[in-house]
Amino acid sequence: MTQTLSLDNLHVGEVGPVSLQVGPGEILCISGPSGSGKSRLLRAVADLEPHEGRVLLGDTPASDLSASDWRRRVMLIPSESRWWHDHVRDHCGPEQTEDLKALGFEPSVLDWPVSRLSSGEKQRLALYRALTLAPEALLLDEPTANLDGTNRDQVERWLLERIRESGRPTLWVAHDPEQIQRVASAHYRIHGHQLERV
Ligand SMILES: Nc1ncnc2c1ncn2[C@@H]1O[C@H](COP(=O)(O)OP(=O)(O)OP(=O)(O)O)[C@@H](O)[C@H]1O
Repeated sequence: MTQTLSLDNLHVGEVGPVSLQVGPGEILCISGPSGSGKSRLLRAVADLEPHEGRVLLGDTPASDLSASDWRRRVMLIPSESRWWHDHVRDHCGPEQTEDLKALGFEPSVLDWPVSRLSSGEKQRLALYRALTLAPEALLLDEPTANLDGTNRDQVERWLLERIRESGRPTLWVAHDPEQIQRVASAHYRIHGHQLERV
């Protein structure tokens, strides 16, 4: 199911009002100085941060669902992922061998203990994990921040393909202007307390 993600008069901390829509398969990039409120904004969309205003997926406001149902549909992938089970497989939905390969892993990675993962491996597997859980919208907080150039390109291409083919509306926090140019359907920047279209 492909739906529009809408932010309606959202206020988070000192940032707002933010009203915008992300259509199916669109990637809306958010940039801004360190500490300007990008991560808090994503967390508010995931209903993990106190805020005013509304967030809707299609016609359904977040307030109509339990927090866990909303977060399963509108999934935040933070820049530093949390891992609460011992093994990678226990975190993931049904195995997607092609996706693992596209991200540079053999299927055996699913049997690895989380404790052996590097920060870049964690970041790539957090994206894999999220997509195996079939969310309807994605909130990506600097999804390639811990990756070298080759891995960044690989992950970026994979994300673009998956987002386009699945039609998931996506908010993507990014710093790199070249990456924004490559992936964004629209680009907004936090300037002072406002989110401005670039
Ligand atoms: N729960 C909170 N209550 C009050 N202030 C907070 C809270 N959480 C974060 N902040 C502050 O809000 C500001 C924005 O934080 P946020 O993590 O959203 O920044 P950011 O734009 O994502 O920065 P970076 O690019 O460095 O990751 C920071 O000054 C931070 O200290």
